[in-house]
Amino acid sequence: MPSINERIPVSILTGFLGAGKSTLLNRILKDSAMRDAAVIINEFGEVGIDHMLVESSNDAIIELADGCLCCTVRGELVDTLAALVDGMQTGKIKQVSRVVIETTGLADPAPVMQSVMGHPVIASYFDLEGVVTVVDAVNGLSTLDNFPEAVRQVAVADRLVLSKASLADPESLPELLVRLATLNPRAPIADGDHDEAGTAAIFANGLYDPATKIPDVDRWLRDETAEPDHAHGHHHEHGHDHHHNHDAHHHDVNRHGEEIRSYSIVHDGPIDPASLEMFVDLLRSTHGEKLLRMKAIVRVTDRPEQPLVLHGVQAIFHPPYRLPAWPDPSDRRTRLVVIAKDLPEAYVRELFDAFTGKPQVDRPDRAALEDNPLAIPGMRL
Ligand SMILES: Nc1nc2c(ncn2[C@@H]2O[C@H](COP(=O)(O)OP(=O)(O)OP(=O)(O)O)[C@@H](O)[C@H]2O)c(=O)[nH]1
Repeated sequence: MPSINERIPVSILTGFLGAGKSTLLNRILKDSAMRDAAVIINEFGEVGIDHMLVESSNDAIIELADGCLCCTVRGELVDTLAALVDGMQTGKIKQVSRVVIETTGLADPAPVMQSVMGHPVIASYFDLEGVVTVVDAVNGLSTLDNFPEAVRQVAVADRLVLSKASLADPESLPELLVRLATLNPRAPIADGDHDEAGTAAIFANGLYDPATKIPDVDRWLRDETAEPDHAHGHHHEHGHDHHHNHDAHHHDVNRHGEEIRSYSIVHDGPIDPASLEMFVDLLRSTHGEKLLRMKAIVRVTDRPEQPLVLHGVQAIFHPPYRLPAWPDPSDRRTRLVVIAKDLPEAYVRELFDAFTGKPQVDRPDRAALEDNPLAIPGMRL
């Protein structure tokens, strides 16, 4: 029977919503040193989009959707790692050289790390080698001010990668760098625009050592050991039922504050690009500050076979791009995932329906919305 030759290094790739984790991972996966790596992607949102956007010839991409790795699907992570060991031992899976776990942008990395370091069986096969945290140079400072998850992600890192530096105001950069150095004096900061950031070497950080981090980090990790399941266990029932599993969603929300919600919209027919643009513009102009993340893969009327990919990260909307083809040709529906703070799902849904022409009784029509986007019942500012 084949056996596992040596302990497998595990790296955690984290960073706040939209910081650029998947973009960096896509670059790294092109490095031949990543050929035998297994990648575990976790996504916050009922409909998974990320796995469609990770371009890889690597078969070992495992998606843990519908729930956040640091809470609901944490048990699934342990199960996945255990299944990987089992597969290698029985010869069903070829020897994996390393594992990369991409967390959701809202993940608190401590419980994810604890799953690897604190589990007696998992820890005997895997070594936590490093935490790489992507920091968005444009939104970084305000994100650190507003989201404790982002602070923890930076504080636990072995290495920080600064993304989007070319988009950022150069005058704000020194302040961000000082902030990062205060939160994590030992982590080297790589410039994401440089080629070296996009290679497997970014994960070569030596064994994870909480002693090199600020004292809080050690405490966070110990907190996680003391109470491994938090108050909201039940991980195992949350499978891959993307559309109806609202229970998982509630657990996430508990951990991340009542006001942060993730919802998704799935739409069948092709969408007129001008309507799409208006929908996005209205959403952004009326509630941009509440929108933490929007990701969409859209079937548009012009070139419906080349889906349009949209990425909004807080107030910034990155230039949309086309994929050469649908990642899964059997499912060419538009999918939109929104993660927002204090923005009711009904508002976004109705705005979307108004622009995509889904007839609704007693709903504001598109013309009325263009005149007054706040005309949706229940949404007054
Ligand atoms: N200009 C520029 N854009 C970037 C860079 N990194 C990421 N982006 C863009 O930022 C958007 C979000 O990037 P993703 O890689 O999807 O971010 P993510 O952290 O994986 O997002 P979540 O999984 O939602 O948390 C995309 O439109 C990217 O093209 C960068 O270094 N420079």
